[in-house]
Amino acid sequence: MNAKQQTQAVIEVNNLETYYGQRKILDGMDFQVDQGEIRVIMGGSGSGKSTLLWYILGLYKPDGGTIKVLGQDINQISFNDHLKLKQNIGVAFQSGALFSSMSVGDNVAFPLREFTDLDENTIRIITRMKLEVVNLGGFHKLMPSQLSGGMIKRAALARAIVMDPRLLIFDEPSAGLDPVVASEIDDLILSLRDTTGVSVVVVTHELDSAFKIADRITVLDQGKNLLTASVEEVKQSKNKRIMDLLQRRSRHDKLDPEDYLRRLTQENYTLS
Ligand SMILES: Nc1ncnc2c1ncn2[C@@H]1O[C@H](COP(=O)(O)OP(=O)(O)OP(=O)(O)O)[C@@H](O)[C@H]1O
Repeated sequence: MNAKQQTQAVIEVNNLETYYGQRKILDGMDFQVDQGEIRVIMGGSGSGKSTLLWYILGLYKPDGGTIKVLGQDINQISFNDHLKLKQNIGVAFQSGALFSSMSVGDNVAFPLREFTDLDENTIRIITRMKLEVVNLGGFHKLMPSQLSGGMIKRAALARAIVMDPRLLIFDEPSAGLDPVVASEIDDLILSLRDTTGVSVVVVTHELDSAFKIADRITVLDQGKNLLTASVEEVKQSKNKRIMDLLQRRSRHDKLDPEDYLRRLTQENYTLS
């Protein structure tokens, strides 16, 4: 591999340490994502997944370590350079996906109106194109309250890509969706990466989703990067924490309604 072909890192987190108050949350975290890669972050509740994303987005200052995004140390660059950098990052978080008081079109157009000098006609064209990409063509006039859960997630995705970012960051993009709709979101993420070469970081608890879209999976445990590996390597891992993480979900999958009812009665649940 010559220098030109060498894979470029879009995120380089080294030895990151963060605290909430006195409590250490990320503890010597190393995390690197390559150009064009889809990286899934998994881990038990409270392992630090969302915290890692917030620090990568520069919402807090680290207590130790460095964070480079698209080649720039986000804690060393000027406010204006950071603002420019953020325009290359599309974000969709589980909560507050859309502004409820704005139409779908205005939601998607928001970053263009906020960060560019484009005229309204161009903004309208780009917005409609991005809504087409997520299969919401013609829905621009609706309000978020008129959309299904899956449509809201897709509209949030359209907003995340409206500035043609180099990096996409999603926190639980398919949480709360039924499996078919969740799988459509996965397909969208894959096709976005394949058509634009964008790098994607996804936090998810959904194993099916993780296994379908990830080039590599990073498993966090107690604020540390426990393992970064391919889907197959993660599936075959003999690490107890990772096996627990994978098995917890499969137990839910195999929940048998009759067994569940039996257990409820054994545990003396009463109906009020
Ligand atoms: N703003 C905050 N102030 C204090 N503690 C916080 C704050 N946000 C998160 N924490 C704590 O930091 C730890 C890591 O939280 P984080 O949300 O990053 O975990 P997570 O892996 O994303 O969990 P989950 O899967 O449940 O979303 C948790 O113990 C959480 O209680």
